[in-house]
Amino acid sequence: MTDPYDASPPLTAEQRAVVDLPWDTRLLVTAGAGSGKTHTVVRRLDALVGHEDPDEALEAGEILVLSFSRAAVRELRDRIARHGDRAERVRVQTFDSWAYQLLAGAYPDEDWKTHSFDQRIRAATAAIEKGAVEAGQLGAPSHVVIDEAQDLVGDRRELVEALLDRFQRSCGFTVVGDSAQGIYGFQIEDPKERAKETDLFFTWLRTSYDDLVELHLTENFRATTPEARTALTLGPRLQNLAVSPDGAENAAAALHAELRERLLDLPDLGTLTGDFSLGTLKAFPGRCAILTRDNRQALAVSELLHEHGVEHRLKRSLQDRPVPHWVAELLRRAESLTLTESRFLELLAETPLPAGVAPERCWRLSRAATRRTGRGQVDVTALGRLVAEGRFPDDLADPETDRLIVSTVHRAKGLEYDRVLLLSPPSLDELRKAHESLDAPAEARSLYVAMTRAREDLYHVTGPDTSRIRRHRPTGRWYLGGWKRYERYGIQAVAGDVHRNTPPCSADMDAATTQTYLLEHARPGDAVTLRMRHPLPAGPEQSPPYDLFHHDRVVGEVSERFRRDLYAVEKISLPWEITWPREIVGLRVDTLETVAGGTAAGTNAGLGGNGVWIAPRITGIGRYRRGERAGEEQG
Ligand SMILES: Nc1ncnc2c1ncn2[C@@H]1O[C@H](COP(=O)(O)OP(=O)(O)OP(=O)(O)O)[C@@H](O)[C@H]1O
Repeated sequence: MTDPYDASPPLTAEQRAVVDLPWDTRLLVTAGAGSGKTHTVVRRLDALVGHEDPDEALEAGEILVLSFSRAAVRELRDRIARHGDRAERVRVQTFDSWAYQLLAGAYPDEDWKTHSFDQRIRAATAAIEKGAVEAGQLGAPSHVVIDEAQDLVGDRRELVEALLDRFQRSCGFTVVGDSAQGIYGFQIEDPKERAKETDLFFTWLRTSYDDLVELHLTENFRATTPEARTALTLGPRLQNLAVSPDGAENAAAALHAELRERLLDLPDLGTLTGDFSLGTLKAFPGRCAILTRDNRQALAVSELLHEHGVEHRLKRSLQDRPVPHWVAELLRRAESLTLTESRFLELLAETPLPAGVAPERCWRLSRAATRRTGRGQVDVTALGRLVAEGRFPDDLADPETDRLIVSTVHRAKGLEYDRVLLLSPPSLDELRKAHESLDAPAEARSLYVAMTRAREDLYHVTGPDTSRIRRHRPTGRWYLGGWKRYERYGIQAVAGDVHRNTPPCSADMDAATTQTYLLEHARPGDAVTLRMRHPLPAGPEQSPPYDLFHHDRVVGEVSERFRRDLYAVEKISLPWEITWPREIVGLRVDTLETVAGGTAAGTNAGLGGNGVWIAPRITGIGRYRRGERAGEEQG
């Protein structure tokens, strides 16, 4: 008989002890970076579903895995596919999408789309307490799994506590985490409250469950070189920060200094745009990440790399959840209300797909997501409804296969790369000069997370000057400023900046031709330009409309939100007369996504009645051109 785990790393005795515990165990696994926590979770899921004793085995539907981001869900799904085929049908969801699904089932008359993420999490916590989980379609879970539990703070922590409390008699759990990697404390605004949140969930588990089993994983498997192991020995001290005898602040400052010193002792690649750095970035065949402390740096690095022709992807915010473009194309061409497997696969075979998208997997997961469909079919309308209601399954997101990514440390949590380049970190004293309130333990943990993402190479590199990239607090956007307070030279593009209510089209291309053009010609990373259509504002407190150009084709227009934000960023003061930029250049295609607008709009545009179509999502920081001559007012 062939071993199903032949291609999977063998479990160590410590990992096996975690995997083999019965389903009703309440288990906390703490471990350092790269110790195989996620790997062990995957194998545990497989063991829970595939237990030899049928009385001990759980149905896949009885297990609920909650995670932080789509990327993490996707990562877990990929690993399940590689190392644990029996767990294929286990539900793996982000906290947000699980909460949304729970609320949509319990209170179908409320429009949950209009509530913020945090409001939905709080509403879901209240719904759990009122019995919505057991009353829902999927019923009460028998086992809950949570990875990266160190980042469970505030509202999400309370949601999980409510869930475990509710089913304390009937539900086992596997909670996995590493206190040294807690970097999401900033979600709690009040610094005092934030300090209290450190390890609060772990403490809650330890005090709430007399029968809690606590296991540790001590070996590191990720780092294969001394460089990649640089930070590891400091993990235990970081884990104990909350209980440091000389106070967390002082201990964290010392740890940050030590981590920084060790990093700066490693090979220095010089400046990012030096020949050596660019050469290695272009030639390296493995997966590489450039990690930055904040978004400002990530935007600047991405812009520089584009200028130097280095292909890469700027990593999205963890809550960004674009629906893959193949969904719109599938629905547009379906020609019937249901699709059989062969028709589904035939249509996908005719659609250009990003690398790593496996059509059979899309079929399987689409069927699972549109559960009420008849045997062997996918209900096209139900799939469209999932997009319209913002409930498209997390695990159907496109895989992130890019060779080079630029990401903040926060967005790279839980991930690993063959090579990591870290922007040379400033000292805490230098950071204090630039930031009013600085959270030293969070800075130390963040540096530790960054330094432990590498499998082989870890370098530091001098980052670009970011002094002109400023935050516009009311809108949350980054913009390019100048020496004078009123100077504005560019603005950041974010998800939702391309109009979605009607399908993109123009005088030159109708909606159907634009869809085909996008599919055949627009690729992630392509440069796009926003060009003012006319100088009249589209409404009060809005900019004029801008069309989105890909080469010389119009492929969309900006959304009302973009126009409002551009107005807000440009309106320096009440009497200020705005000179609108004629063009905004240097933005990029992030991805092609499926968006939902009105069904009438889709039908009128000849795209069928599903109300979904493809639109480009744009990213990056765009530069204004105000004058007639190209290059004028580049700042
Ligand atoms: N027993 C093992 N033998 C060999 N390799 C292993 C073993 N367990 C895990 N690995 C490998 O080690 C790497 C790190 O594992 P994993 O990502 O699960 O760690 P983690 O503890 O979740 O990491 P982190 O907390 O730093 O994100 C992976 O490439 C995984 O395949």
